[in-house]
Amino acid sequence: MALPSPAPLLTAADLVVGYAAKKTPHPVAGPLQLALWPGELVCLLGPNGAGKSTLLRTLAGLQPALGGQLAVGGQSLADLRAPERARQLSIVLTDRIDAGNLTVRELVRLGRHPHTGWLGGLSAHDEAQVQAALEATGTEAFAPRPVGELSDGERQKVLLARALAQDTPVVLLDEPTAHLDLPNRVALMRLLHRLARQTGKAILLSTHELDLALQAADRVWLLPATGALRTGTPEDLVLSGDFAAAFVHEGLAFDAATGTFALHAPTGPAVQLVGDGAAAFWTRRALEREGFVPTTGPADLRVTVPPGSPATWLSQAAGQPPQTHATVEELLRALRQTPSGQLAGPAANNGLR
Ligand SMILES: Nc1ncnc2c1ncn2[C@@H]1O[C@H](COP(=O)(O)OP(=O)(O)OP(=O)(O)O)[C@@H](O)[C@H]1O
Repeated sequence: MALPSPAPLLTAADLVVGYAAKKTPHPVAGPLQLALWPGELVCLLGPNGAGKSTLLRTLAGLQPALGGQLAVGGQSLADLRAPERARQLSIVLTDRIDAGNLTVRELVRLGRHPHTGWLGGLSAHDEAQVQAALEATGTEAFAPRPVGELSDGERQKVLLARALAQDTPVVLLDEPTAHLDLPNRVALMRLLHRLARQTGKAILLSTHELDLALQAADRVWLLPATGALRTGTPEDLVLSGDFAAAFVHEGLAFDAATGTFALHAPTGPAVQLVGDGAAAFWTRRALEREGFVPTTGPADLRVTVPPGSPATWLSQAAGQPPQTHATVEELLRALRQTPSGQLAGPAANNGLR
């Protein structure tokens, strides 16, 4: 017998988000058909100004929709009173907060208030939720410190802890990785993915970390500057070309084969690159930066990265004996001195945009 499919935690039908000035609506995005399902991490991606923050604020009921219907937990968002809404969804925005003299633990405790009421004391269960949120976000170490003394990245993690302590089925996060260093960004995405899986929450976050989002998201909501929002697994959106189309920018091309945006335009002489593994990968990057076009087919220049550690490199220009190099730096120096290499150099490097 097939298991009953779960109901979505949040749905939007024909949702139009935007602003109204002097009663004239200025739509930013829509009409949107959206659903957030239990247990999924969804990344909202799109270029600057596409409307990601506007959409998140609208989903949280912080600004009115210009049109359409929005439901959370099966109930129209417009019909929910503030405390009930705060039990259904939490949101962390990018705005700076004024936490007065509150300590980190006190701020995270505020996340429990939708469950207790403003005058209600925290039960042992509430305190356990606060503690779990502090531990999950790695903020327990500075729990006694005033929030005002924290770095931007520390404060960002504390606000996430408050949202987690709120323990809502839907969690909305606007650029939660913005102030974090790379290891913390990776750790945060991993934490959110695990949380979604383990707790059945639906977590929707906006981010400009395209690479991380493509790795971590169960689904992507792709909001282009113009045109319709697309949803799907990251892989489907990359393979369909929708991802590249959403971020098309003055000739900057998304390479679906490597999942990266090309920093260097391929303009210089070809180099046959033989080898695989990490050394070959980083050799390719160095060759591209230098203005060469690495290929697998034959070319006047050949670079071989034999297997083994530490890495060594062999280079050979047509009609010349091979040379051995101990570092990428030595390899590049030798390549620059070949007739083809003279063509690469700074001129071809103008491809760097
Ligand atoms: N309070 C406001 N009143 C009117 N227009 C606004 C307001 N806030 C934002 N906008 C406009 O709405 C559009 C979408 O802005 P929004 O901040 O939602 O984009 P975003 O995708 O989150 O951008 P970014 O990636 O740069 O953060 C932009 O054109 C912006 O100028």
